[in-house]
Amino acid sequence: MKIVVKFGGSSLASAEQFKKVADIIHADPHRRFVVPSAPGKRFDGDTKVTDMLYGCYDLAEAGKDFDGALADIKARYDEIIEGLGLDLTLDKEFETIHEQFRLKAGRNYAASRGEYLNGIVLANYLGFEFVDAATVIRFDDAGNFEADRTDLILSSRLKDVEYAVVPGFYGAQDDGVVTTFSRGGSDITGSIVAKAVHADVYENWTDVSGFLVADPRIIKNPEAIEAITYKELRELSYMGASVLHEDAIFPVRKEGIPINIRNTNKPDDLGTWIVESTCRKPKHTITGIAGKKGFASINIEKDMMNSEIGFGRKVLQVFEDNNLSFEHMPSGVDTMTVFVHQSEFEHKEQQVISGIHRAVHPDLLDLESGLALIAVVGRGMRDTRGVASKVFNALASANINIKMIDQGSSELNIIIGVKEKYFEDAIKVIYDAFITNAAPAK
Ligand SMILES: Nc1ncnc2c1ncn2[C@@H]1O[C@H](COP(=O)(O)OP(=O)(O)O)[C@@H](O)[C@H]1O
Ligand SMILES: N[C@@H](CC(=O)OP(=O)(O)O)C(=O)O
Repeated sequence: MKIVVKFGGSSLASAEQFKKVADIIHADPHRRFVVPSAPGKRFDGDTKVTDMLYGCYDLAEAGKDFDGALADIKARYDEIIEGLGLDLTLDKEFETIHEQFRLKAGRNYAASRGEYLNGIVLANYLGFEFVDAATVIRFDDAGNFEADRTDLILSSRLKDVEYAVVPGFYGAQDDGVVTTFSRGGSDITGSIVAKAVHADVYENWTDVSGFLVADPRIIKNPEAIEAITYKELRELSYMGASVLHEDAIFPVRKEGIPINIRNTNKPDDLGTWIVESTCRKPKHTITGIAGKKGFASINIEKDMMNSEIGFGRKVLQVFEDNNLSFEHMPSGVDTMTVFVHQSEFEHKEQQVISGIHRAVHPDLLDLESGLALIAVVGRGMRDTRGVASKVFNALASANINIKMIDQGSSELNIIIGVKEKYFEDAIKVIYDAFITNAAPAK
């Protein structure tokens, strides 16, 4: 039995948190491979070490004095080392980092040091081997992750290792240039390590007792989900449920390794099981709700649009020509709407508008910004009638106007578009309709 454990920044923010982490690891000798993030926030309003590193490097890159900012980062680690009573100093590592910042080694290198240093401290504290992720996680020259090569290198490196710490979030190209995943990417490293060592379980330890039905910053004390499929989870994390990085599913999914989301502060809670498939009947019709703000829609109208063969393709070609991906595209007989990320679209909007005019000569074209998309996800929806009408009724009774509703053909999710100002309220009323006021299961 092999367990890979990833601890997020919130679990490693202070010496006190490190102690909880060590207790968890020592409680089960099968917890053999540990993937730490950089120290996160110790309290509301605190700054994650990764953000401190970005800020410090920006000063260095601008040719400004960064000594003070780097000293603040070192102080975070020294506080942890001292609190744990370790005979360890990071003086040498910080000298190297100072020199590399002066030489403008890059933002990725800068950000990666958070996990690198935390890995050294954690390995020392646990008495585990430290395996620098730069030696085992491979990126190509363009900065894309190389899954197959990494799997070969990592599995052979860890083959005869009993207990190891592999820092999350970064790796390197063949020439040694350090590269990172996107923010929250230590979750991906954990998944890659789990695949490479053929783990039985990938435990992802955080500061909540599992994947919750909705974002706890919007819903007070939401229920935790007992079991969720990879597919459902992918929909929810893509739509903003940030507890697990949206790409962390792929490596373990290939091997059918379950992920168990756990709470470092409440280690006895069972957390959430993320599995390929399950016979367990979901407790509610819906498994989870997630959403994101920051969308814009392009509404196109033209009489007889439906009979014009190639209309949709021509419209989408304009988005492709402008290197824009689209999020959703609901359509009616004479209308078609394309949802895009507002931040990507804004500076290209006029090219897109003129492109659509030239391509399909619409009767009317207008834009709407400041939209939010909400995903209501659940494998139980397929066998239940009236899910969409329940969503409609909940929103209508709260006077929330629905801009768009789109049900995927898998019947695994319903996407709803609303004005951003209704985002939080919309999630609350949907949560109440399906969870708080749910009829007891028969
Ligand atoms: N559906 C959800 N379930 C659980 N947590 C969620 C959900 N949506 C958003 N979150 C947020 O995700 C946070 C955990 O993710 P993250 O901050 O990346 O943790 P870590 O520091 O452990 O990596 C929670 O504290 C919570 O605020
Ligand atoms: N430290 C990196 C990577 C990471 O995964 O962190 P966390 O596990 O705290 O979300 C970040 O802040 O993005």
